Formats: sequence, structure tokens, C-alpha cells
Amino acid sequence: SLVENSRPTFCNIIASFAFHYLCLSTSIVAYRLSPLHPLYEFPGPRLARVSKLYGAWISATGKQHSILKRFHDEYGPIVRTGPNELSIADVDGVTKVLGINGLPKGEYYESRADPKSPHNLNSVSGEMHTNRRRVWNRAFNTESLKEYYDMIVRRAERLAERIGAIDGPVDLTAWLSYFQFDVMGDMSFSGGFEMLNAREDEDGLGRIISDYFRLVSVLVHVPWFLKTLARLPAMSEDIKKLHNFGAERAARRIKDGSLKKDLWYHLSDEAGLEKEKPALNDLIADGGLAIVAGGDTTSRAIQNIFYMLLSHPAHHDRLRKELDNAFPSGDGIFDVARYTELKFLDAVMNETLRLYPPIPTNGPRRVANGSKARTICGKFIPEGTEVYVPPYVLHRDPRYFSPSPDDFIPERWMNPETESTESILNTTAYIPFSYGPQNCVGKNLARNEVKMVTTMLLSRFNFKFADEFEKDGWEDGLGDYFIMQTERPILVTLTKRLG
Ligand code: HEM
Repeated sequence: SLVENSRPTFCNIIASFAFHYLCLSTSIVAYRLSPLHPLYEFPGPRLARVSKLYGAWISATGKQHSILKRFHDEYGPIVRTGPNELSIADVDGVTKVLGINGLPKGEYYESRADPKSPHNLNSVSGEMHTNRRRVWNRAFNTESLKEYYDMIVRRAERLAERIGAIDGPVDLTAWLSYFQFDVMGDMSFSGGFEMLNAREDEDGLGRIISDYFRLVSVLVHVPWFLKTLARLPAMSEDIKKLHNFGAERAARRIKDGSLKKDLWYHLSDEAGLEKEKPALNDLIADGGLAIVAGGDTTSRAIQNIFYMLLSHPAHHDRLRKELDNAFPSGDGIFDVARYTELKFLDAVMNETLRLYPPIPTNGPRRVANGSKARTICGKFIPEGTEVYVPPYVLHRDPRYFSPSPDDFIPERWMNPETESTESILNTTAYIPFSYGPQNCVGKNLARNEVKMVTTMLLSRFNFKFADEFEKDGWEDGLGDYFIMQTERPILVTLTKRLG
């Protein structure tokens, strides 16, 4: 009976576990709040110090970009946004975190990657990244880009035909998304999508990608949970679909070959310039990355430009005039060599990407364990810290963009040196394509593509917002899920201009 009495009951076991975890979490929380924690001196909301669940909640609202901006307005250029996490909105952060000799990508990218398949270019760092990036750079040099421009022109013509034939409101958001998927399919695999022809996204790929980012941008804050969840059927189903999708397109591309020098041609080193052929699985991962990285980002940039132009008629008219003067008969609108003349077009694009960067917050880098701690903005940043450098916040900082950093003023980009001394334009703080060795490899292509499509649409059509479109609520519908999403598609009506 003595033995029986001392045998732990079920309730006792539960109680002692509960007690154990209560003590453990209390001491973790106490440590995170205490002056003993290495990030103690950095200001920020109290809840952020306690748990990453707070960051997960902020991401879930889709308003991470503007909430972060509020934090920085209140606490200054460095904010503690998690127990072991800082957000640095300062040019010193841009160069020291993202620049050469900056920080590697951290746990965020690791946990976002599909645990069952190889990593893509975007999720690796260090030497592995340098080696892979060399091949990607080749795929985006001036010579390679020419081939992609032809693909863009073909699809842009098709876009114009399609939307030009629509009576009534045109969902610009949807049509630009079909267009961009078609372009990215051509570019990556010499074909694969026909969304413009189908007038729809039959496979629901756009939805799969946006659902994926919605979920993952929240769960990256709690990686252990994400790893568990990735094993659940519903989540892994979408990841699987994305992976299969890339694998299928790749298999077809390998079987059919291509006369075009598409991205696959360069990445798979068909020209035989590398010592070793890249592994097929890496290639599939990178082919999929191209579709995701170049897709919604570019179509969003174009949509946002139209939103800004249609909301600012004087700027619209000025741009239209610049384009009409440059291309009076409509010939040459796709000739990217001519775009250096188009100063106002460049300014409109820069200003739109400043106010609405398609990747508003971006993922963090990490001061790796075992590496040296860094000094940024004069502060000691210890090992193990995850560091964000958020474009949206930097782009609206009056220290870098003045006057009126929240207003659409394309003129701030034109001959800044002749502007009054009160106006400030610090281009180091301008990072819509990120900065440094892991910046956007498709930057030059994207910039020219945005200009090609904007020039074509403005030269050929008169646009206005459709009556159904609620212009004033548009900004509230934007969601920061790594790549900016929208709940309020832009609806326009259009009439043809040139013959
Ligand atoms: C306006 C359009 C675009 C914007 C705003 C944009 C922005 C960005 C940003 C901010 C990054 C850094 C992401 C990170 O640090 O995790 C990035 C990376 C990347 N982008 Fe873009 N991008 C655009 C278009 C494109 C296009 C057309 C491609 C073509 C395939 C592309 C391919 C990539 C790739 C492959 C990376 C990863 C680079 C690396 O990790 O070395 N992007 N982009």
C-alpha cells in the first residue's frame, strides 16, 4: 500500500508537467524582458519582447508594413520587434546588413523553404549562393535580356488585344496577372501558361501562390510550428502542387527542348560554361522561384502605377505627353534603348515603387552564431539576432525623402541636384529591389518590362477608373504577405486611342 500510494497518478503527472512548463515559460519571459537579455537596450512594444507570436499576429493582419512604420515613428530607427529580432530602418542598416560583407539569410528563409525539396537561390547564402548566382547573373546579362524582351512584346500585344475587346469594366489586376504568368512561363520554360488566351487562371496558380504566402508569412515567425504544419496534408498539398507544377514544366522543357535562350537554357547550362552541370532538383526549384519572384511583383508594380496615374490626372497627362512626343506614330514603343529619354516615365516608376514596394518588408538576415557581432547605427548587434531592413518604412522616412515623403511626387526624381536645398533624395534608402549581393537578379528586366507595358497601355488606350471601383479604399486593401497582395482589384474602363 505504501508502494501504491507513492505511484504517480495521471493527474499528478499532468500537474507536474504543467508546473514544469509554467516555470520554464515564466523564466523565458522574465529573461526576455530583463536587462540580462542582450537586446534589452533596444526600444519596442513590450509584447514583441515576450514572444514571436506577436510578430505572427502582426503579419496575419496583412498590415505589417504600416504597423512597422508606426513602431519606427514612435521608437526610432532601431526597434526590437521580437525576443531576438530587430527592425533597422536606416541607411547604415542597408549597407551593413544587405551590402557586401553583410549578413546571411537566417532561420526565416530556412523555415520558409520546403523541407522535402532542394533550396532555391533565394533561400541560400554564402558560397552556395555566390556559385548559383553566377549562373543566374549570366541569365540576366544584357545579351540574355534581349531574348526575353521579344517574349514580353508578344504577350503585351496579346494583352492589348484581349482587354481592348472588353466592353465595360476591366479587372486590370487579374489581366496583368494573366499576362505576367504567361511572360514568366515563356521566360523560364519557353511556354507553359496560356492564361491570356484562356482569359483565366484555370489551374488557380495565382490563388495557390497567394494562399501559400499568406500562411507562410505568418508562420515563419514560429518556425517550429511551421515545420510541424508542413507535414499536415492541407499545407503540404499546396506546396506539393507548386513543386509538381515546376517539375512538370521542367520535364516538358527537357523533352521538347527550345530554340530560344530562355532562363532554363542558362540555368541548366546548355552552353556548357560551368565545370559541373547543376543538379536537376536545384534547377526545378529555381525555375519555380522565377515564376514566383518575377510574377506578382512585376504585375503589382504595373497596377500600382496605373492606380497612381489615374488618381493624379496632371501626372497622367504629363506622362502621356512625354510618350506621345517620343513615339508620335506609336512605333518603337517597345524599344528599351529609347527609354533613357523618358525621364518622367522613369520618375513615375521610381516614385510608385517608393510608395508601394511590391515586397514591402522583406525577410530578415541573421547575425550568425559563432560569427562576430556587428555594430550598426553605432549599436552593438549580438550574435543570433534576426535583422529586418524594411523598404516600406525606409521609403517614407523624411530623413531620406523630403518634402512630403507620403505623397506621390515623381518630380523628386528629376534632376535632384537642381532642386532646392530643402529637398532630400537619398537613393541608398531606396531598396524596392533590395540591395547588395542578394538583391533582385531580375531588376533590370523588371524595370524595363514595367516601362514597356506602361508605355504600350498609355499609348494605345484612354483609361479611367470604372464607376464600380472605390478609389479611396484601395490602400486599405493592400496586404503585406511578403509580396504585396490586394483585396481590391483595380477596375478600369478603357477606350482605344491609336489605330
Ligand atoms: C517590380 C518587380 C520586382 C521587384 C519589386 C522585385 C523585388 C525583389 C526583392 C526585394 C528581392 C530580394 C528578396 C529577398 O531578399 O528575399 C528579389 C529577389 C529576387 N528576384 Fe526580384 N523583383 C521583381 C521582379 C523580378 C523578376 C522579373 C525576376 C525574374 C525572374 C525576379 C527574380 C528574382 C530572384 C531570382 C530573386 C532572388 C535573388 C537572390 O536571392 O539572389 N524578380 N526581388
